[in-house]
Amino acid sequence: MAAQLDALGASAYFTSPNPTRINPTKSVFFGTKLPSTNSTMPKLKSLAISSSLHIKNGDIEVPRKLMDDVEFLNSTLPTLKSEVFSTAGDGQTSVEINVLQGEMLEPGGGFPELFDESKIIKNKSEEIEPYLNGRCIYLVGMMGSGKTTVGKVLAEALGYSFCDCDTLIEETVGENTVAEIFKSYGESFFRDTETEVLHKLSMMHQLVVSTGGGAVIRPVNWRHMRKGISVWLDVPLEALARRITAVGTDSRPLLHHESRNSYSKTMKRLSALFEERGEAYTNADVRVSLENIAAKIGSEDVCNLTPTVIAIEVLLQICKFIKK
Ligand SMILES: Nc1ncnc2c1ncn2[C@@H]1O[C@H](COP(=O)(O)OP(=O)(O)O)[C@@H](O)[C@H]1O
Ligand SMILES: O=C(O)C1=C[C@@H](OP(=O)(O)O)[C@@H](O)[C@H](O)C1
Repeated sequence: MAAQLDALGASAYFTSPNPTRINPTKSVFFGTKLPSTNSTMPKLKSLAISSSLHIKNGDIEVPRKLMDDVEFLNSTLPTLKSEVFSTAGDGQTSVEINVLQGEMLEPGGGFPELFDESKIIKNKSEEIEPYLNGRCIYLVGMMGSGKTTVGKVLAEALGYSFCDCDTLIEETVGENTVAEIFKSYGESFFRDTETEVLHKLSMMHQLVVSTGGGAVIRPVNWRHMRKGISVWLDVPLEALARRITAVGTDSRPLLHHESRNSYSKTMKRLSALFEERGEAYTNADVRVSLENIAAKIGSEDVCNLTPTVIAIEVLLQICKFIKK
């Protein structure tokens, strides 16, 4: 099903490659300037333009937030139909107007239909990779925030190696699991080994590193992570508790409990930990908020966000950080 879309613009000013795919749930406008009076304007909810376009605000305010949406929307915008109308026939100076008709979202969000995730992540990685100069990317965030899952996707896209700190700690200590290390040697021994591992990693290049949720609490760890770019995966606690309840708490000693009502216990424990650590996460160079991604692409639940969509946002935010 398709929806009529308010989208027009002067094609002469389109940048290459032209945007050819439009999201019908958002009105999209392409062009060099926003006309101050236009019947489509009251319906205009979102803007997809390319960065090289010159925007004259006229009567229309273009909030910064909207501008931030641009890169994402511009990447892949499904369009059912595109037609160009020209005023040349009327003997006027030629102005071409593009009217685009978008495709409807699949029920439940339909990211794969709307965004060609694999293409976007490939393009974005290729664009960013030269600017990284081999710097490692450190993913920080609470337990269950997706550091490992998203980290693997990111590493693959960038042609980097993926490293999991917990695994390296297990290898260093010679114990099978983090839970066993906590049990046999205690948390402070675990933290010392974590720092040792981060120190070693800080001398390496082209790695995406999934750190443990508590790595942010020691300032010395930040000194190591500053050698690369740190990214905080900011996930609502409810989503973390749901994910962790689904897989169980056996591998996460700080959350482990033998309770049947594991969601509420996990939620309580996560809230207490976040209370202690929330501020430390803000030390990261870049914050990737799942709530912001969901709002950006019109998804109601952060649980619908695929690891690739999150990895794309990581790349976008790193790009902004590098350009600063
Ligand atoms: N975007 C996602 N969508 C659905 N499930 C996810 C997503 N990211 C992570 N998960 C799941 O949540 C759990 C915790 O993820 P993980 O990557 O191990 O987190 P972390 O390394 O931060 O502790 C895993 O079971 C994983 O499959
Ligand atoms: O938050 C924490 O203090 C911890 C998080 C765990 O890693 P994940 O964040 O990968 O679960 C692991 O390092 C250890 O259980 C301690």
